[in-house]
Amino acid sequence: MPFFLSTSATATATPLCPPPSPYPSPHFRLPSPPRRGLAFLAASAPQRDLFPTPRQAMASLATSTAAAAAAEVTHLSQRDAADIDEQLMGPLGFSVDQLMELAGLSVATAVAEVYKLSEHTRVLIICGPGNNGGDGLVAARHLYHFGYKPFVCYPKRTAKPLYSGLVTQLESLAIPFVPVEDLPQDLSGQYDIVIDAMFGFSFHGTPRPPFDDLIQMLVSLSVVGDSAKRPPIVSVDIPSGWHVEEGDVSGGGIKPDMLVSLTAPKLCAKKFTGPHHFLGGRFVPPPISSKYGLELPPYPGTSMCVRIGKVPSVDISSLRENYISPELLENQVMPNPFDQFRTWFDEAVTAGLREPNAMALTTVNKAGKPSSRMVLLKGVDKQGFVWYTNYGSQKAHDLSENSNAALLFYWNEMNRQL
Ligand SMILES: NC(=O)C1=CN([C@@H]2O[C@H](COP(=O)(O)OP(=O)(O)OC[C@H]3O[C@@H](n4cnc5c(N)ncnc54)[C@H](OP(=O)(O)O)[C@@H]3O)[C@@H](O)[C@H]2O)[C@@H](O)CC1
Ligand SMILES: [K+]
Repeated sequence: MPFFLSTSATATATPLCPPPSPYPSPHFRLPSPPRRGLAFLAASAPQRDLFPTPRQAMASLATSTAAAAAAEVTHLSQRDAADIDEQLMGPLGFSVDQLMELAGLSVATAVAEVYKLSEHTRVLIICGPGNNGGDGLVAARHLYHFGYKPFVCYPKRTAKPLYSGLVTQLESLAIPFVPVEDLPQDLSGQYDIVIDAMFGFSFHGTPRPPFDDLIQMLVSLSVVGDSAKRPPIVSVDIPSGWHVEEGDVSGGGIKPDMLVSLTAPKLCAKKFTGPHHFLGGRFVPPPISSKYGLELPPYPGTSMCVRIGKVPSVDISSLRENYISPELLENQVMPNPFDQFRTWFDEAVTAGLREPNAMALTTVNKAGKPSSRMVLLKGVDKQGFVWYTNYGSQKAHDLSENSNAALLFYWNEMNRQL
């Protein structure tokens, strides 16, 4: 049955058409809306529920998470990682530029997924001389376009057109290149994230200058007790200085908070104990997967990265968002809340928000027990707001017993609710 929201403080719901059901045609009335609020509802004609039940949704989420965690993920030896690299860029027809672009984009998207821009703006990317460093240069560019403020430390530049091109691209964005000697000994005060793109799967031996000191800088950063007071460290493919297969052999190496494995995790990733392990490099073709028997988690939707393993439990009290929208003053809103709704709704649609017509509907049964559920708005006009439910649903029962109800639209990306 479609339900209306009425503009009038004493609105009585009118069915859109006579209800073809044994249930009575409900009339609903809501209390007067607050000046800038929109509050009202009413009802008629049967329809299916548009959202899965919370139980169904939870079950499906739990299944996919458990499946990803349960599946054995392949870890590559150094030899296999190099072989795969050669095959991709040989018989399989890829160029290094292409793979590096996708790898760096994966790193940037994984970083953005975990470390929100509102909390972490300044990103230091430390780049090494090889392709791992190239991934860092690409990630810096994408992070810039995502709104972050990258700084690049690139002490051993490689004189190849691929790398000089990446440097030129960053310079055209006015991204600062910071000489090693200008880095503060304690990086905490100046950066909100540090990306370690020094060495990847071709690392061998012990780090040579200046990377030995840079790695020590990250080691001292990672031993600061309170992780909330220091920038997180994100390692690209391998925590630099770790043995590619054995991991942090001495125990005195970098302890990254996040590892973004590329193509497939290397053996050392089994020793990674940080909270965020992601896989990136969404370009592995079936000939590689089957030849190396790769078991990798599927990438969700169009994402360039996927989390490996469990999602860490979060301290709910620490979750916060810095709202940066300008304040909303009484004289900036329209006198008619429905006009205001229409303006904001159109803006939400234009901004490309996902399901801007999703709204929380709260009904109350005759015993006074409230119940909320997400439903989809199907229309709005001078008479009110319309959505559908069926006559047997809990919402219909509640509304037939108690005409009080409330609607809430929440457009997070626009910092608006109504
Ligand atoms: N499909 C894929 O596989 C893809 C891979 N991609 C990325 O490529 C990465 C592998 O890149 P890579 O082979 O260029 O090696 P990498 O680890 O960056 O370093 C080599 C440089 O480090 C140097 N170096 C070594 N040891 C050192 C030491 N102890 N101390 C000092 N320097 C040392 C070494 O110098 P050398 O010892 O040879 O003189 C050389 O200059 C991989 O991990 C991933 O991030 C993506 O871009 C795309 C898809
Ligand atoms: K690295």
